[in-house]
Amino acid sequence: MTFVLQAQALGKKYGKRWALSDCSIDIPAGHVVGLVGPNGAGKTTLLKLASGQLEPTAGDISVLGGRPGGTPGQLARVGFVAQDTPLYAGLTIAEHLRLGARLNPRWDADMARERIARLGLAPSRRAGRLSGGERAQLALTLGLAKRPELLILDEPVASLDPLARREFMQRLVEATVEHEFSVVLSSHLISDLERICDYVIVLVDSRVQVTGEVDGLLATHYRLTGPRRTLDRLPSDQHVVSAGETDRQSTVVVRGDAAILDPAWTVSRLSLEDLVLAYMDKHAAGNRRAAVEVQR
Ligand SMILES: Nc1ncnc2c1ncn2[C@@H]1O[C@H](COP(=O)(O)OP(=O)(O)OP(=O)(O)O)[C@@H](O)[C@H]1O
Repeated sequence: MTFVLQAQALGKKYGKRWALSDCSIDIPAGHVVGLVGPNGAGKTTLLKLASGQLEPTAGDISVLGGRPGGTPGQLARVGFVAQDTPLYAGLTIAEHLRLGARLNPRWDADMARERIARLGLAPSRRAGRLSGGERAQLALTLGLAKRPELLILDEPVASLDPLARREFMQRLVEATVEHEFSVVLSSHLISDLERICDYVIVLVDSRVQVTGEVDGLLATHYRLTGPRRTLDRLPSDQHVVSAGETDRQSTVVVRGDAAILDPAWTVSRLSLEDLVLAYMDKHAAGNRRAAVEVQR
């Protein structure tokens, strides 16, 4: 199997603080991977390690089988679009495309030109005068025209309105289908990721909480609701992800392969958003500890 990203006990420290700890992941090629987590979770740090802009403090990372940014050849295989869509405000779109052609050995000039035309952007317009959505599309075009095997996008839609976000995501998916490359993109907007990602990494407090193919994760996570204090009746092969209680009712998100046969529980499926929130919710983490106590 070809992996686009492999990390083993990867960690990054800024000063005394770990921004990313003990991160071990194996991401197969051919996926659109959503990297999701709250502010400060370590998403940008992981993406910068993957693009060779940062060196690990601990552990190992390899991208497309090589050291990130290790050689010019390796750099050419990975596209990176940073969080703040870095463009040169004084340069026109056409000048950005010329610069891209000069800097990237696999540059696809036709694709870049066609994409800009399809977006209805005049090549003579300066980047500094474009709207947030147009800037994001130009930055995406530069990333795509590099013809990378892996495209890394750090919060590419953060500044866009819902329509522009949808259009951006649609065009990204179209490009992955047309040119067959892998994508890792971070976002806070789970509903956007839900539409296009088939693989997810949930990062909270500098640690990977869960990772895997979306279909597989949704097939093994359930929400259970039942009368209060029934947590001790969960089968031991169910891992409690989060648990909450009201006066009358307990709600638990569990991970497990075995069917829940206990009629005290009503079992329902989760959306990706439910699943991610269950792992992200700090209160849930507190409750999880409490729930584990109850089970002992
Ligand atoms: N250059 C730096 N120097 C010191 N601390 C940093 C630096 N960059 C990031 N950090 C810290 O590392 C942690 C992880 O930051 P990172 O930017 O990776 O998180 P993030 O998940 O991308 O956050 P956001 O969603 O807000 O962009 C945060 O606590 C942040 O303050």
